[in-house]
Amino acid sequence: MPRFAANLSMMFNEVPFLDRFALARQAGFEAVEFLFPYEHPPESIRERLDGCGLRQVLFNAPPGDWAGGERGTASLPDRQAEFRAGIETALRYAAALGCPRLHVMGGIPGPGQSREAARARYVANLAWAAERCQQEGVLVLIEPINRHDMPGYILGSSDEAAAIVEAIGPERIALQYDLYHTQITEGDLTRRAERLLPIIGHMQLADVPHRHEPGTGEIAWDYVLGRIDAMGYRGWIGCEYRPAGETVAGLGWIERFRA
Ligand SMILES: O=C(O)C(=O)[C@@H](O)CO
Ligand SMILES: [Mg+2]
Repeated sequence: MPRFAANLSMMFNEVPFLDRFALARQAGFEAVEFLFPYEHPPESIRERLDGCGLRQVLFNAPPGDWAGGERGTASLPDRQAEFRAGIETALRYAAALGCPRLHVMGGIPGPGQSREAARARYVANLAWAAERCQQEGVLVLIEPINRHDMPGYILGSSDEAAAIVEAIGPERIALQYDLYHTQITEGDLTRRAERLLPIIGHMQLADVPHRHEPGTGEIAWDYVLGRIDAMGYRGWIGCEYRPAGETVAGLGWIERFRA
């Protein structure tokens, strides 16, 4: 059955970030992911992972000015030096945390910017990052994000993502298949997953439309997770949802899917 990782940016928000690791372990998770670790020294995070016997399976590269609305810098003009420095910072964290995957966000080009030029920059920056990360044993991931949550985000569909993976090389860059975004944007969740399986490096889930836990929305999870298992996906599925209530109280859904 699928292997689930707790997303500590969204789950266990009842306690401060560094205290979420222990709660995730107590709730039965063996692995965690989160968006950005950069407010904490890597050693402090490593200590929490080791202290509870958890694995770190994913985090994000620095996204630019997140509070100011930026969602990555890879497609933005005049940001290459910052982008590359961010990848180096992320690699230091990846080494310290023993994390083999890095989600690199592409950004939201401004209204006056050419989409073609932004896309060319995005692909060139990703190619550099993928090669640099491969040298350190880290796989770069890209994720199409739905237009309601992130209007104007550079990567909107799984076919666009597949073309980029193909162009850069599936040995160094892969698709982060987030069932929540995919359901909103494209649907056809299981056939699409089966077709894209060779280039999927990580999955994430949340129900639609409210991004809460499975069972709170429109996705038929028994069918979808059963098919994902049957088609041979053996990677992690990050629980990237905002619990509808208290995190542990909302974890009942997971029991029937745990191996
Ligand atoms: O929002 C998501 O979905 C993610 O996976 C994040 O890494 C980016 O916002
Ligand atoms: Mg996601």
